[in-house]
Amino acid sequence: MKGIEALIKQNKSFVIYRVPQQEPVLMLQSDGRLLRLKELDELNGKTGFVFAPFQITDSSPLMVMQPDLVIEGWQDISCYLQKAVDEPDYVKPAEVLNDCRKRDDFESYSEAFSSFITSLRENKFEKLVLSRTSVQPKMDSFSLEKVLLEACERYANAFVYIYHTPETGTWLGSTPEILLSGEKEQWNTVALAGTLPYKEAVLPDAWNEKNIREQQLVAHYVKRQLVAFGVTPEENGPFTVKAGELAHLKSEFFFALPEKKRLGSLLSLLHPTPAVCGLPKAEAYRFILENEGYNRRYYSGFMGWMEPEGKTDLYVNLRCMEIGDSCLTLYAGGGLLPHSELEMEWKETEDKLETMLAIVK
Ligand SMILES: C=C(O[C@H]1C=CC=C(C(=O)O)[C@@H]1O)C(=O)O
Repeated sequence: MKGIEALIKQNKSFVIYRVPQQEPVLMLQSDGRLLRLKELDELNGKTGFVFAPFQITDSSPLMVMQPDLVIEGWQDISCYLQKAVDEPDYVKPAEVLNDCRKRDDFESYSEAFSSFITSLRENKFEKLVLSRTSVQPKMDSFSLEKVLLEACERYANAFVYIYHTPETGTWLGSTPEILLSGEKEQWNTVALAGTLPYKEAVLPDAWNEKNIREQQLVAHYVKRQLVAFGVTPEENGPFTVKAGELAHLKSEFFFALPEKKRLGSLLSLLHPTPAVCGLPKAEAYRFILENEGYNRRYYSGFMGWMEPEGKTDLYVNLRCMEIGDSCLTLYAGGGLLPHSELEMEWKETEDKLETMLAIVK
C-alpha cells in the first residue's frame, strides 16, 4: 500500500508513531500551519506533537503539530491511508529538502575523531559524542509502510515513528531512549549509554570501565538537572537493556512534577544530554556544532506527544534516518572518552546504523 507516500506527495503534515506496548497513532494537521518555535522554553504550557532538532535553526525549526485528525490502531490507520491513495485532491508535491547528506566515510569520521580526541585528552571535556551519517540508495521497491511495520515488529521496546512536514522533510526512526515521559504525579526519564553488540540472545554482564563511566556521566548529569529543576528523583539502576541487536546500560529516574506548565523549561535543562552531546554541556555543544563537520538536523533532537495536563511521551531521536527522493541518510553516534579508540568507535557507529539498515535492506 502506498498511503504514506501519497500523504507525502500531497505534502501533508503528519506523524505515525508507536510508543512501546501501545497502539500506533496517526496524527495529521490539515492546515499545515504547525507552530514554529525559537526556544525550548516556548514549549511551556503547549500541547502537541513536538519535533525538535539538535540545534534550532531556520532550516531545522522546532515544530509543534496540533493535529485535527487523530486515528488509533493499525486497522483504522490502514483504512485512512488507503483513502489517501485514492484521494484526487492533489495539493502540491513535497519539495525535496535535502536528498543526500554527506560525511559518511571513514576518512572524514577519523578527521573529526582526531579533533574530538585531542580536546578530550587535553582535558577540555569529560565526554563528547561524535556522530556521522551513512547514505544509502533508495531502492525502487522501497515502501515506507513496509519499513514502518517492520520497525514496529522488530523493535517492540522502541518508540517507532515516521514524521513528515514540508519544513522538516521525512524522518523515520526507532529509538530506545526516553527523554521525558509521564502523567499526573508519575514522571520518568532515563540515562542510557554504553554499547555492546547483543549476540545470540545473551545480554552482556561484563561492562568495561569505559562503558560504565560513559553511562555514569549521563546518570549524574540527569540527576543534577532534575535537582536544579526542584525535583527529587528516585533512581533505579544501572542495568543492561536490549535495543535491537545492541545492549546498553540504563538508569531510570522517577519523580513527581509540581510544575507541569514548565515542561519546556525542564526539557531545555535536559536536552541535549551527554548521551548525545557531552560535558561540560554548553562547551561540548558548541564544540560539536563547530567540529563535527556536518549538520545533525533532527538526529539527536527529540520528538513525541506533549500534554502537560495529559500524558507525555518524548524520546531522543536516535537510530533514525532522513528519507530523500533517491537516498536514505542514516545517523548514528557514540560517546568518546579520553581513552577511546578510533576503530572501535567507528565499529560502534556501524553497529548502531544496522538498526535502520536491517529494515531497509
Ligand atoms: C548517540 C547514540 O546513542 C546513544 C545512546 C545509547 C548509547 C550510546 C553510546 O554508547 O555511545 C549513545 O550515548 C546513537 O545511537 O546515535
